[in-house]
Amino acid sequence: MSSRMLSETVRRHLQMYLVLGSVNCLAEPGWVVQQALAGGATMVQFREKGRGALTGAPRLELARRLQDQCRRVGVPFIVNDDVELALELDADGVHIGQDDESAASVRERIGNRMLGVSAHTIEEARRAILQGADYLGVGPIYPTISKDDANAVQGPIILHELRKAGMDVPIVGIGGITVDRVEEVVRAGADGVAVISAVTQAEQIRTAVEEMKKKVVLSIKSPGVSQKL
Ligand SMILES: Cc1ncc(COP(=O)(O)OP(=O)(O)O)c(N)n1
Ligand SMILES: Cc1nc(C(=O)O)sc1CCOP(=O)(O)O
Ligand SMILES: [Mg+2]
Repeated sequence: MSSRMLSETVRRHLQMYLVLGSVNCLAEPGWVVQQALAGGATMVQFREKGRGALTGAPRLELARRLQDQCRRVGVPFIVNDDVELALELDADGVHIGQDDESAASVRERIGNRMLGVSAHTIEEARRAILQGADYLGVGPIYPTISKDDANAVQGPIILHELRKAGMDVPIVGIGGITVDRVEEVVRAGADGVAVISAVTQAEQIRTAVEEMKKKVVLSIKSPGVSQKL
């Protein structure tokens, strides 16, 4: 992507955001991504971390392969944490957290590529926006099995609080989100859902993505309390 994207475009990319690495997958990651794309995933994040994660050449090879799959269908490919890798791949963006390089520094390094920043409080959210975040990842909304060092569970109320504080930035909820929880997350103020296990561990990946995305779209059309304020 060559120019800074409009937030409405970013919002659409956040609707059904798949986050994954090889350690999360029951099946071969390329197959998981292929099925998720077929089901309508709107963005993919390469997050190759945790016990047993690939390193070096195999990690780079997997990233290239998944990126290529996304490119073929015009779905943005985001790299988690690793700005070097994102630049080497010419990825569409980078996602960083509060313990990673600062958002301001990453923004300088990645130019107009998409920048996602994790935020857990209104203060973190404000700072991230000032430093150039295109979207916020907010969580964990529910208990998660996919991140050992996750913060305390926040509940959907954090999304409502961010909106109530006047934040109109694109926001994706993350952490323990399943198909049954999508509506609650979007109605609380998220533009979409970011998921690992609900997709990577699903028996029918394509169907799982289709169902979650459908719920996001329906919930956006019938907004909850936050959007009416
Ligand atoms: C969309 C999205 N939101 C939040 C995160 C978490 O980022 P971070 O806090 O840096 O933790 P790690 O993922 O790096 O372990 C994310 N990756 N994606
Ligand atoms: C990568 C990540 N970040 C989180 C945060 O709270 O910032 S929770 C999380 C893991 C999300 O995986 P699952 O959908 O399996 O719960
Ligand atoms: Mg990180």
